[in-house]
Amino acid sequence: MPVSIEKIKLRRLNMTLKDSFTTSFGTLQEKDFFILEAVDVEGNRGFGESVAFSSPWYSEETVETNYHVIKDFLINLLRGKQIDHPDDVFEIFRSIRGNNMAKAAVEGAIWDLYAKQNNLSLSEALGGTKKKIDVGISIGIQPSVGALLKTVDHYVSAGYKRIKIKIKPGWDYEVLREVKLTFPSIPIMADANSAYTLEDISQLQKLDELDLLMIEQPLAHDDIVDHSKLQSAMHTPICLDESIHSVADAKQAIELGSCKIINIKIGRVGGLSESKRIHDICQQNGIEVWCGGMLEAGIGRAHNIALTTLPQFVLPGDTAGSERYWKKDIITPEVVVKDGQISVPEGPGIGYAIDDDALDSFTVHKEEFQL
Ligand SMILES: O=C(O)CCC(=O)c1ccccc1C(=O)O
Ligand SMILES: [Mg+2]
Repeated sequence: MPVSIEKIKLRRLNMTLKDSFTTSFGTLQEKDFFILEAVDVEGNRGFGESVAFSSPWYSEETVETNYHVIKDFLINLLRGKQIDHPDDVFEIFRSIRGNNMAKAAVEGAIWDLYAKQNNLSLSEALGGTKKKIDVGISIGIQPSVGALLKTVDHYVSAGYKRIKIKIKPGWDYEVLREVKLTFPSIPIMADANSAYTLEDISQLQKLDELDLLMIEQPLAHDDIVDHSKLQSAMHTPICLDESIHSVADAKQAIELGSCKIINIKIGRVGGLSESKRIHDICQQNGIEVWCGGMLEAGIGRAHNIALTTLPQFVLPGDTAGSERYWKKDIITPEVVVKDGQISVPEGPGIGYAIDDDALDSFTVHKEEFQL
């Protein structure tokens, strides 16, 4: 049976992070983003979340470009199309270049609706098998090493399975060394968000002393070639984040030896279908994967959890519990981490109910599109 969609609802939300989050690019405190809802005549509701930020620092997409692309292109492309399976959506959107986060938000709502119409959990619909997933935490750049150690201590005590530290030139080797000395048994990794170039190679090679689990995206956001040079000059596994937008990018990175690990983010690669294909290519080539995060609210978080149940997600992801980000999340129950794991919900679709009062309270704009 085709996925029947009667209308698409779009909401713009504004939520405030409990703690600001600082990367090599700047500080985030507010999240302005879209929730897409695909509704059928029976009243099933499928939800997707767009992960673009307000400014184009992580990728070229923004909340405003999402709005334009979803409203003026993606929804129109769905009209009059038969969708036999959510995998068809990627093909339907193929005539639009890029704008992967906008595409993923709409596709995600259709995946959730499809799973609900077929009484499957989103994990089952994707072919996932795990009942529990391992999770780590990503810690932003802190005002001092003391503050960082205190934050790390908090999350190690809470049971998170690995700690990711954001780094930038001047906040790297010495800082990571302190963390390593203070917490010798917890796996530690670093994420540079493209803050280095090959000219920094000796500073990056010094990190090999620290036995890090990996270094994420040290070089340019659009680079695959220089990462290959760097990987051959250092032992620490390189993990690519920003550089991988598609199966084609993943294939090139694998062929060039640009990384040993890939962080899959649903939004960055244009949806769950492409995420699955990247997962499969990595599995065939012995590349380990884990699920990245974009400081999502509950709906995006639930999608990440479902994806992580696929077998090649062998490393803990960045999908932390709701309370790490929000005073109140938009799903119920909220995402809870216990002993560094999240129990995968078994109900239909994303498996979490929407807290409609919370959703309304964060909504700043609503629109509906009849299909
Ligand atoms: O906790 C999370 O959701 C992940 C945090 C994180 O590292 C991140 C947050 C925003 C944008 C990019 C990144 C990243 O992985 O590079
Ligand atoms: Mg990253």
